[in-house]
Amino acid sequence: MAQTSIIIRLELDHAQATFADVASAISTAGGDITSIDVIRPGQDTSVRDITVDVAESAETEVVEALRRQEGIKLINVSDRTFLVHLGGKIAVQPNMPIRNRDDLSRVYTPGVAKVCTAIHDNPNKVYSLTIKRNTVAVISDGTAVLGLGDIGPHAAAPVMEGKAMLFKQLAGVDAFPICLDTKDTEEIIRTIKAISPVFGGINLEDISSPRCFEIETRLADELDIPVFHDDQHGTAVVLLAGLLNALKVVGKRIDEVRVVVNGIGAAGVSVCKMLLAAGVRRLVPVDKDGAIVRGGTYGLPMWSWLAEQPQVEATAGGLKDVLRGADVFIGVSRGGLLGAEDLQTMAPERIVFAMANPRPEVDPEEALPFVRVLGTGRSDYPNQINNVLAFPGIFRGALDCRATRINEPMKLAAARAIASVVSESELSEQYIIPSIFNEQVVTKVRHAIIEAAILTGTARRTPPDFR
Ligand SMILES: NC(=O)C1=CN([C@@H]2O[C@H](COP(=O)(O)OP(=O)(O)OC[C@H]3O[C@@H](n4cnc5c(N)ncnc54)[C@H](O)[C@@H]3O)[C@@H](O)[C@H]2O)C=CC1
Ligand SMILES: CC(=O)C(=O)O
Ligand SMILES: [Mg+2]
Repeated sequence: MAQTSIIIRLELDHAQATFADVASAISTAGGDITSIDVIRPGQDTSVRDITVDVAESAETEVVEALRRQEGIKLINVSDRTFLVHLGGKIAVQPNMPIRNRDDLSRVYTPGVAKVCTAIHDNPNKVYSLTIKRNTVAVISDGTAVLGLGDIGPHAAAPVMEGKAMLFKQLAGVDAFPICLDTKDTEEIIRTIKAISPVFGGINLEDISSPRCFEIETRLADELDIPVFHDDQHGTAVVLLAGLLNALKVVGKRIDEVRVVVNGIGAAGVSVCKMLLAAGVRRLVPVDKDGAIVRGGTYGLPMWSWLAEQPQVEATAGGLKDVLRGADVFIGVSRGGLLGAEDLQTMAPERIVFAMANPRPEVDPEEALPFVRVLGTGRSDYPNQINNVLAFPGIFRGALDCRATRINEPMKLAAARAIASVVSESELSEQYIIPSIFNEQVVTKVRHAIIEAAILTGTARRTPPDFR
């Protein structure tokens, strides 16, 4: 159940109510008091901030229970999630103070002109003399934000700011949130190309399919900096990391298992490609109208591509039909599609990654007794498959070696690096994927990305620790 934390500022009239009344009202309504701050003490009345943890569904009940109490006046109720967003979550900071005219004339005009000329004479110097070497643009058009859908560019901004925070905290990358007020593929491509000179990489985020495929492919081909659609490839990289470890837990090989992927959109297409690159030989992609089969004809180019792959099965059927006998189920579609009875038709020692957010394809509580390994996109169950494990280290590595693109071998290397953070002795059904706070994740992913970039010829620079 999703929890939230609220801060309630209230005034207590001591003649009519005690703090025990407050505590009892909150706890009866389902809230847990986690802290109390006295804002204004007093003989007759006092003002306090009460922080309460509560299930999202019971938030109104807690507030209403207090409102009903004699002697308690509610002054304000603030949600802590909203509080951390006040004024935005990131800022730009100068690397040095401008203390006097001398400093000013160096960081700005006239001194800066010399630097501009040097870059004009040798464009490569943009990497050493500007922020380009450490910057990533996190760009969305707001059309597929988390599981919320097309909520527009303004509403997408908090997610992009959040990604920028994660880039900085986890990998030291300076990322800028950019939300575009257009859904037009050509205009998005043109705009991103036009703003690209100052960036070392482009992280596309929450752009709906199938437009996301063309936008990414065109930009990757037309720009000389890496372009990465996080929802496609970040998800696929982390999923593969989880699958590699889950297969060790159940003692099966990747080239033997039969894998059903449900939802062949942005995430699903990339997941299928990664699975094929990693050696899966029996793949069943499924979308709303059933399995995408070998030899079939489809309107979407990515589906047609899948239908040409020899590893894709030729047998048609709905999800429940093709799930029979599968070793692995991967859901990147929508919530509530399967029940325990469906999972029981799978092969023994089954692996289920139900990743639709916020509601997985199968209720985790219902699934747990019937699967050997369960993964979801959520943080309230073990084995959270989330792209935040991938993008910080991937871009850290790509920026450090000035990679021109992020290719399949680099993504595969990143997946193996994430998987390797969980040692053989730590590996279990409950622990197939490391935590995002595990510092080894970014270090190992960065290393793997640079190594693969050098090997595949996309690196334009060898970082000092690789010489
Ligand atoms: N855990 C994670 O890190 C991530 C999870 N996701 C989740 O995966 C889901 C899909 O995300 P995207 O690929 O970005 O969306 P998308 O809209 O590009 O693709 C969804 C696909 O699922 C298909 N679909 C819908 N209902 C279906 C059904 N009943 N059976 C089979 N297919 C069905 C759609 O036709 C579409 O092709 C969302 O719930 C999203 O929250 C996405 C990215 C990362
Ligand atoms: C995790 C993420 O990027 C998404 O759900 O869109
Ligand atoms: Mg996303």
